[in-house]
Amino acid sequence: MKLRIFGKSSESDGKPFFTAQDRENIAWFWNAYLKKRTVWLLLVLGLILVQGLVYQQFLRLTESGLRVIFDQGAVRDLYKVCGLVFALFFVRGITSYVVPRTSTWLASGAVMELRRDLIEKLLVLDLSYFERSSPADIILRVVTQAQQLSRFVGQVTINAVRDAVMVIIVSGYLIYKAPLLFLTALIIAPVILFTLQFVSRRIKHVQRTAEAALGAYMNTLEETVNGMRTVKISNQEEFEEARLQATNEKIRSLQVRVQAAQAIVLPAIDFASAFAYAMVIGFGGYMAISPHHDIDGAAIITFMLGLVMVFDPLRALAKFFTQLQQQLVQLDSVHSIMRQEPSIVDVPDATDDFDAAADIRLEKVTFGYSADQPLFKDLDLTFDGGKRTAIVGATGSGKTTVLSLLGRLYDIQGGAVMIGDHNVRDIRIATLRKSFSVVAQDIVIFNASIWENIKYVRPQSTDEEIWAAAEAAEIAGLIRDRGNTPLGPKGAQLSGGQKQRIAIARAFLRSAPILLLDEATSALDQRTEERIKGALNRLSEGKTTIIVAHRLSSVIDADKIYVLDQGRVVETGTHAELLALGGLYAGMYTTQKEGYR
Ligand SMILES: Nc1ncnc2c1ncn2[C@@H]1O[C@H](COP(=O)(O)OP(=O)(O)OP(=O)(O)O)[C@@H](O)[C@H]1O
Repeated sequence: MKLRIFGKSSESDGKPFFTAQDRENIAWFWNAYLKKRTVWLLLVLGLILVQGLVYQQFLRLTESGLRVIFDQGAVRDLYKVCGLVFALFFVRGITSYVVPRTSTWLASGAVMELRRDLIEKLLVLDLSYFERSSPADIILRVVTQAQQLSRFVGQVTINAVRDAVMVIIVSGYLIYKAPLLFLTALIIAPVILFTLQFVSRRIKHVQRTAEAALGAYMNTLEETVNGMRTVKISNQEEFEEARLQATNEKIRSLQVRVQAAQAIVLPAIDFASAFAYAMVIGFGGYMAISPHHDIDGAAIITFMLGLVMVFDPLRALAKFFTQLQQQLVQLDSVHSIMRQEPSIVDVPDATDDFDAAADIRLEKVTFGYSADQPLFKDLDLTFDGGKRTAIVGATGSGKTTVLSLLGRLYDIQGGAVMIGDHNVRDIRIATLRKSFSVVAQDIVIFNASIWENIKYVRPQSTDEEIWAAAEAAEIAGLIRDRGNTPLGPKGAQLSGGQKQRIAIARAFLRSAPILLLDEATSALDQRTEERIKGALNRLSEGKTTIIVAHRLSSVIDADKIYVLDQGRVVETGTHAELLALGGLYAGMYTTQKEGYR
């Protein structure tokens, strides 16, 4: 869609300065982060008022000084005026130091809390949220936009309050001194209002698109950097460069458009104020000359000076207003994370008391990642407590999904997942998940040492326990070789099999009553697999173990094997029974065996 700044745009027309959503966002930010700092904010406001009064007093003293000069009064009075002006600006100097320091401290504190809340929120949101949102977009909100919010609240807004106070106080003084002249100067008010309204709608619209473009840019960059191996091997550097450059240019063009909209505000105000100055000089001069008005030259000069003191902050306020429109878009973006509600939460009377060693049953489970495409319909599965059950089947048949449902990574749409007598929905999520040790396909390795990576799943473990887990997973040798060297982002400096062994070591260390092995040994060479299988068998002893594997050699000794096909159980039995059945499993096994010959 082509964006227009100066032309009409259907999206931007007819919206007020502050939409209902803007008001809700501001109220949220105020209530959550600023209200508790009211006392400090009042202190800052008090200091700002002092600054405004300094200017008002400066005007008053200037007028007295000018009168001393014009009326050829006593020089002593002039010294007095000079002394007072100096004292006034000394006070202003002190407040000019204290105000920004205090306000930045307040705003950075508020935004630190905001970031903490954002992280807290992100950690409770459903997994499905992260499958919809790009990491770059989340980083943009939590890091960049939150930081800009801090600067905006701590510096830009405080300056705007100072400017507004100055405009009000000095205008009040000017009204008091010469109401008619002030009325003449007010002629510019409609021009300013019209200009502001004209640009604010456009700024919001373009800013929203600019934020989206920036998110897309970061996302593409993240994909390119993460996928550098694929980019290089497929010779796609030029394509990636073009893709990034296209978004880069779009961001630039949007920034120029925002600036273009902002840029018309200041000339409009300058033009209007020039008109006001001319009117005041003309009309004021006439009043000074005319015998019908008791206004003299000193009063006119002071009034003009006052007008300069009003117009300068007024310019700054108009600029602030355009920045505010940009910031409102970012505030909405940040608030939108806080508005997300997790659907997988503890029920009010969730229990910690359940038997994790009991049978696990899926009873008539209906589930789909999207409501209109159910993967499972009335699926029944039983994993006997303390026994080893395997799930096999073609890719995409739903094996990993079954494991995800046990720990409530997704909630089912019908039926029940039971552990013993307890529906998993009635168990406190943290307690439920503590009962699982998982070796999954998507192994998350942090940029820390192997040791730290293993310890992650049970930070309170002793060194002996970690060594024992590492020995069992055949990774202890690598720990000795690598020492404390970090493993690179996402464990980039490890082979697939080494990552898998870290995952297995974690399962040993955690040693929870339910063990989920999803392609746990698929990346290992056969000899290592054989050795680790022995250790895994010992680990799984007495635990409810569920094994998902394509390599059927890893499930031969399971107590029961389910064969899944497109979300349905098509065969059940032990390895021998399934072979005897001569169905899908037998076919898969024969094919694999032939493949090894
Ligand atoms: N997070 C998700 N969002 C949407 N669809 C998903 C998601 N995860 C899996 N799917 C889809 O659900 C189906 C089952 O996926 P699942 O990962 O459970 O299969 P699987 O049997 O474990 O496959 P594989 O053997 O390849 O690991 C697939 O069609 C897959 O595309």
